[in-house]
Amino acid sequence: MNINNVVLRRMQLELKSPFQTSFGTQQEREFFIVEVHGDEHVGYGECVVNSRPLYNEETVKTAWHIVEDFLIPAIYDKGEIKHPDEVSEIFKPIRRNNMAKSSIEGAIWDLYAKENNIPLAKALDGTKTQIDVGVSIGIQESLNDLIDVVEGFVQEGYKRMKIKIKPGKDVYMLAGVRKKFPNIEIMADGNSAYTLQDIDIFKKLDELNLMMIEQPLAHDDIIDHAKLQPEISTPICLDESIHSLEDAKNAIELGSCKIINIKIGRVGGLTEAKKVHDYCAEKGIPVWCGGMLESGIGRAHNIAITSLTNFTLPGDTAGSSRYWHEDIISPEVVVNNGIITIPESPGIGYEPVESLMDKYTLERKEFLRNEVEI
Ligand SMILES: O=C(O)CCC(=O)C1=CC=C[C@@H](O)[C@@H]1C(=O)O
Ligand SMILES: [Mg+2]
Repeated sequence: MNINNVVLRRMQLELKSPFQTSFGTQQEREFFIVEVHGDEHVGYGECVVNSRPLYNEETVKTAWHIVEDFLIPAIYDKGEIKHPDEVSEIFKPIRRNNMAKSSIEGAIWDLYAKENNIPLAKALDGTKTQIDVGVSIGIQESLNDLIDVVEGFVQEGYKRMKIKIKPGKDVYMLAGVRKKFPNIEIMADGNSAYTLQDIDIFKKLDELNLMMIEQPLAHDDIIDHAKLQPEISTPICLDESIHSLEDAKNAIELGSCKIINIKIGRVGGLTEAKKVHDYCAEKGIPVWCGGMLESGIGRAHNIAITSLTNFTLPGDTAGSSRYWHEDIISPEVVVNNGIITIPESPGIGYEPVESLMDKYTLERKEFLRNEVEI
């Protein structure tokens, strides 16, 4: 692959409705897109980072800085890249900054798949043709509001409801939803808002037949999760704690979780995500693909990785219309009865629409190969 130019676009989309988690409420989604221009094709990646360092330590500004000042020069310095698996090796000397790394690595995977005229899912060795889809529901003001939102998504056919919780908005809300919908798949996401002192809350949640409880304890913890897991029969799923294959190995070894949420950006890219997937498959740990309120471009990468066999649980890859009045890709991501059909066209399989990309771009910068200092 010859990479001749890299273009960064800082963009902002407005969510249809505010998204509330234990760390705040979001109405706008600021992010950036990376385009890598080859000889004939353009590969697209999304930096799924947030404006504020609340989910992880990166922000749109820090990630842009890392991509501009370190990652693009490192790619140009390498010369020709034959396979996208090389990218994580090139980035290895640079510590963490996983969402920054993942944005450019994802674009290179897309370019690779396009140059080889195969879907990204196939380039990743994915074999599924359809994937099951769940939806992530932010914290609602009241139980009635939550029941209404869940009802809407049940009607749309989503395969599982992930409900965000925080202290004061947990057992009562989930018990109410369970009572109203005795037979649907429900899970909770604590986004690190609890400690082991909250064991009584977990014991009560344990009675609600939940698929799993996601990241109940600290964002950087695997020790306390390992203490909590034997106390409840509901599987714990780790999200924030897993940044690499190494983290996944340690958590599984310690018994900190029975399920892992793989977010491509959080683990630093598709190559590492595949490694985490493969290791979990070997150990009998099911995985699913988490979302970061992506635009269609990031969503397309999530859909592609979910085609791998051990993504056995529905992911957060909801349809474009769940988030946006208009997405930036064509066609938009459509969910039918809780199922997305993996696209068969080369690369990510959804075409970014130039006019919509321009409409939502706040800042655009080009980095031509022969103009970047390496
Ligand atoms: O993209 C989606 O639909 C998933 C949204 C979601 O649950 C999350 C998005 C961003 C940060 C977190 O709050 C979070 C999560 O923890 O999985
Ligand atoms: Mg989560």
